[in-house]
Amino acid sequence: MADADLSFLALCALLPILFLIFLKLIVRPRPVQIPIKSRHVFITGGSSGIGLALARQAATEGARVTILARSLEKLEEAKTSIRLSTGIDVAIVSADVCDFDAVKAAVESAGPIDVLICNQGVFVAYELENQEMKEVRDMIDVNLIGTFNLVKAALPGMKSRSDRKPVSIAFMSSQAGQVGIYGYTAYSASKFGLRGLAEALQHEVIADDIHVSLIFPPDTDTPGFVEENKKKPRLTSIIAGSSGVMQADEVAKKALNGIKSGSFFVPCNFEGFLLAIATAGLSPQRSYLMAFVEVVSAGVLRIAGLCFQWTWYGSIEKWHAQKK
Ligand SMILES: NC(=O)C1=CN([C@@H]2O[C@H](COP(=O)(O)OP(=O)(O)OC[C@H]3O[C@@H](n4cnc5c(N)ncnc54)[C@H](OP(=O)(O)O)[C@@H]3O)[C@@H](O)[C@H]2O)C=CC1
Ligand SMILES: CCCCCCCCCCCCCCCC(=O)[C@@H](N)CO
Repeated sequence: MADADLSFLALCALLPILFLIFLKLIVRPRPVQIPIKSRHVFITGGSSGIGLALARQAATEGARVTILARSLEKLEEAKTSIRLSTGIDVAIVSADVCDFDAVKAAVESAGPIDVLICNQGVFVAYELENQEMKEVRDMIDVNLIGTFNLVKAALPGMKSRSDRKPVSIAFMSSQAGQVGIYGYTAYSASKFGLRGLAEALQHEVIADDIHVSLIFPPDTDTPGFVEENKKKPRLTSIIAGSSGVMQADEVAKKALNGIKSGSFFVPCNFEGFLLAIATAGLSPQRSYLMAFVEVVSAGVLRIAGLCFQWTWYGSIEKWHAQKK
């Protein structure tokens, strides 16, 4: 009897170990490290908020940094603020990401890129019924089409680079790019679009040692967020509040670490970690440990997701009841 118990215990211990070994053998793409020291990091939307924090962080870590945005004045201000806080000079380039020719010229003037961070973004939260089609188009154009323009412009140079070290293309999504949220129809659509782009692009560029990352911040205290809050529907704030508010510097740190470790999904807080597992789907996964966590917690996290929807629909129902 004792022998049977022992062999049962041994089997219980062996199965997860065998499963981990199996995952280690099959996870793709293979693990990678992407150094940024002395390499060229090109950050769009780098004159404000998360982009500015990323530029400062990358410069501090020894990268050569270029930031792109439209307003030259804001770019100059960002450059000065980075110089004052770090003593390092970043390069600036003005272009609208919606204009392919301007983006191509900007990318060419900046020189070969090792890490492209497509971070520019616009967001105006409204119920679709109250949102102008111009705002809808703007979010799709800047957040999604603008990102296509950047990748199309930068890819040839990244593929033909002379040093054969691994390079990265990173996209700034949002937790609203993992789950649709009240007030974010257009914004969520633009950010969900980035996921399709990222997954398909990773298939296409893996042979060139180019690694794609998708970053998913929660609400983050930035000039854009302050502007958004002036007219955001109350329900949007309540639902997004499930994940709290982060500082731009914290998001930048998580984002850069995710990029350097070649992670495909880069969550920024604990709720983001849960969301990444709950929405893993068929996304690429380099880490066998994360793959293991995804498999064993899938059922429980589906239940957690259903509970979140239950509370969100509760808030929506309450809101409508009060309005009547
Ligand atoms: N703040 C938040 O709560 C969250 C933000 N995000 C995402 O993070 C990214 C950065 O957000 P955040 O730092 O808050 O934004 P900010 O509004 O603070 O900064 C936006 C940056 O993008 C630039 N930009 C905007 N439109 C264009 C354009 N057409 N061409 C080139 N550059 C442009 C702006 O410069 P200029 O206007 O001069 O062009 C600015 O540098 C966005 O993609 C956003 O969706 C994700 C989750 C949460
Ligand atoms: C299964 C486990 C679930 C875990 C919790 C889920 C919490 C979801 C909260 C979503 C928050 C969305 C914020 C969008 C921020 C943003 O992008 C805007 N500020 C515009 O920039």
